[in-house]
Amino acid sequence: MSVRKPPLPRLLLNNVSCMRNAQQVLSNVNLSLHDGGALVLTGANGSGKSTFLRMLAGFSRPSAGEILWNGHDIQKSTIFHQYKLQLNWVTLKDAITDKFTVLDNIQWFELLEGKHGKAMPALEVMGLGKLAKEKPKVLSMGQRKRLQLARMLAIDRPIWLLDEPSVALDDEGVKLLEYIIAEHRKQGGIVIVATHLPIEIEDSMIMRLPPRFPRRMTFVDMLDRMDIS
Ligand SMILES: Nc1ncnc2c1ncn2[C@@H]1O[C@H](COP(=O)(O)OP(=O)(O)OP(=O)(O)O)[C@@H](O)[C@H]1O
Repeated sequence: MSVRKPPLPRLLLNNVSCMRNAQQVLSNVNLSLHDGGALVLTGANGSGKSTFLRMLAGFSRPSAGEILWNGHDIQKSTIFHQYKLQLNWVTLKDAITDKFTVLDNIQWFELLEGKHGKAMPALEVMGLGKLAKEKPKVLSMGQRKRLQLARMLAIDRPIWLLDEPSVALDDEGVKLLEYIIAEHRKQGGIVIVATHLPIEIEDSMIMRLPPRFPRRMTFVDMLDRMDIS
């Protein structure tokens, strides 16, 4: 009888730690995510939620441990180039330009990706269809957030890293966000959300990061950083 190996997790964090500003922010995180999986990161201000997402996006390197995508370390440059094309990162900085129309703000990114045709349907889903030809300066904060989410839908990458995605959204907007997350997961997508606001994501893992209290760096910390043993 042949025994089938369980599939590799799409994303695996092995004992990952991360420093920021010379201080330990994340310690020994172990986590695995398969296709269709979801993780919700919660915790007080400054506990490290954004740092966690930055690390997954490759903007901060783990100070210890490894992040594996399909079993490969994302720090290797050949892997990182492929891995970053899997990511869609939504942050509080919306990267929306007022020079373009609402529609062009999505189509420009579609063009960069060599994709087309999903911008208008994505705007419709997010309730912005009637504003497609307007300039973003007429949008409210919540509508700008909807535009960001519409762009994420149109670009259509498998791993979503969402930093406070429901900020500025009204109740209907939050429901839409929950809906697009659920649909994305049905297609096998992975969603990681950092938030301090309530969000309903079925069968998601929840990781509550402990509060952090910044302190001055000591001489021992400096030696630690220099890895002198
Ligand atoms: N730009 C930065 N440069 C250096 N250190 C930073 C920077 N941003 C945050 N930090 C440090 O990293 C720690 C974790 O911050 P992070 O932004 O990851 O927390 P967070 O949980 O996302 O907070 P919030 O809920 O306020 O968004 C902070 O306590 C701070 O000390």
